[in-house]
Amino acid sequence: MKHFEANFDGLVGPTHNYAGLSFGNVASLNNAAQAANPKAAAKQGLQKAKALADMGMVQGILAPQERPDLHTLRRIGFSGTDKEVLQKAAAQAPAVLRACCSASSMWTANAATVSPSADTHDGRVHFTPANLVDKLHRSIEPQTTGNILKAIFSDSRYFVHHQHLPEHSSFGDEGAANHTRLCQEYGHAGVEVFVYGQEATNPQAIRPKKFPARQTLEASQAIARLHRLDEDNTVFIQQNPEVIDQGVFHNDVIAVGNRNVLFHHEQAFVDTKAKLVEIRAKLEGDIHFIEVPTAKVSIQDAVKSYLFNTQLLSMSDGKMVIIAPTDCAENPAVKAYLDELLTLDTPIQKVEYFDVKQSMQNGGGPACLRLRVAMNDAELAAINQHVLLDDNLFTRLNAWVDKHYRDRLLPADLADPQLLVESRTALDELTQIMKLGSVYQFQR
Ligand SMILES: N=C(N)NCCC[C@H](NC(=O)CCC(=O)O)C(=O)O
Repeated sequence: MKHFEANFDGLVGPTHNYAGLSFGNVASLNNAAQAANPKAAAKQGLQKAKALADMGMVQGILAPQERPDLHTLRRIGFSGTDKEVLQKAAAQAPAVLRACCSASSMWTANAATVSPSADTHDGRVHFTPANLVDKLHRSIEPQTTGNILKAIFSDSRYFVHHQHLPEHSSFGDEGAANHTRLCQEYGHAGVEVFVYGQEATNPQAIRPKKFPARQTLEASQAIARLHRLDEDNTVFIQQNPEVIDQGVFHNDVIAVGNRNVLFHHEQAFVDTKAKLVEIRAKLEGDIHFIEVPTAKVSIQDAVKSYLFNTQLLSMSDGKMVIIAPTDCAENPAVKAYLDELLTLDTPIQKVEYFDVKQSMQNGGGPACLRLRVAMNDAELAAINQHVLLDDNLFTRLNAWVDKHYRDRLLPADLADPQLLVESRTALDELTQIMKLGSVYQFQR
């Protein structure tokens, strides 16, 4: 039986725009109200995903969510025809309308936390959609995320789906963006590392002063319980609150792991030394901690370039490749670091750069765009095969984007009823292409 890591990338939806919705995410705030190009955004994402498929990785695609989210607008009291709902929301609650139009489900690292069957007591793959309660525009994602995941990983012999955690700040959960699995081989039991921003129920605990800590210890512990992990294969680490205050709003902006490598910034964690010792004790065998010093890459450069929001992947020869945004190549300090890294004696032997600037301008790098699922052959055979990216799906999705997407979108365009029609037409067709069934509210 073969074991491997599959990556499921979020397809950028037709309403991709820059609305400045994410306080604490520097790029989102800096690019607010710029013109976005949804067509280019979707194609950049597909290009990256296809390149990975061509490298021999198992690569899937997750459908975008229904936006504008008329269901939420009606739930908060806007009524009438769809057009009237949009017009009233634009006039009376423009910020809420913007939140209900975000294409943020593209960042599937925040879709869910996934524990592979090798780690769980019942030998099944466990999924918990993230509740994303810290941001209004993201808090409306989990229900549909769960529907989409269930439509793909439907076989209950292999897959277990949990409800998202209670919708309260004590259980703020941002999914796999704060979760890394380390292991020797994908099929061996690994150590699941949960990085949290704050301990919500302990007023004495340290926390950031300026920006929100979106992930709580309480949420991470709940996920570990639900996924039936135990103490021997979990480690909980607090993210350094000082870096959250400098724009590191998720752990995947400051650290990334794959198999027996943890690539992280010197300032990423609280209590780093003791936590790395704990990981070493729980994960038997060889382990590489690649720590990037501030003297070589400042926090500011890490946040700007997204050096750590890279995908660290194992190639068929067992060596590792970093999938980086072109922003890393454009940042002299980061480029120099990556060039040097390739000369060192570590499993990382290659860096590939991809232009995902449309997503980057909202604070989403290559690693934000994907949800990792470590699987085996039998599990892969049990999923909906129509979401796996091959030449045929790539061609069909590009043609679908060309047919339905705009190449310019401003926040002011979000109330345009025609955009709603375009989005629904596109998504309806997509569910047929990917054989998803009726996952959207407007189809029910
Ligand atoms: N690091 C990971 N895993 N994900 C990145 C998510 C970016 C996303 N940006 C936004 O939601 C901006 C939307 C806007 O401003 O229009 C967020 O902050 O939640």
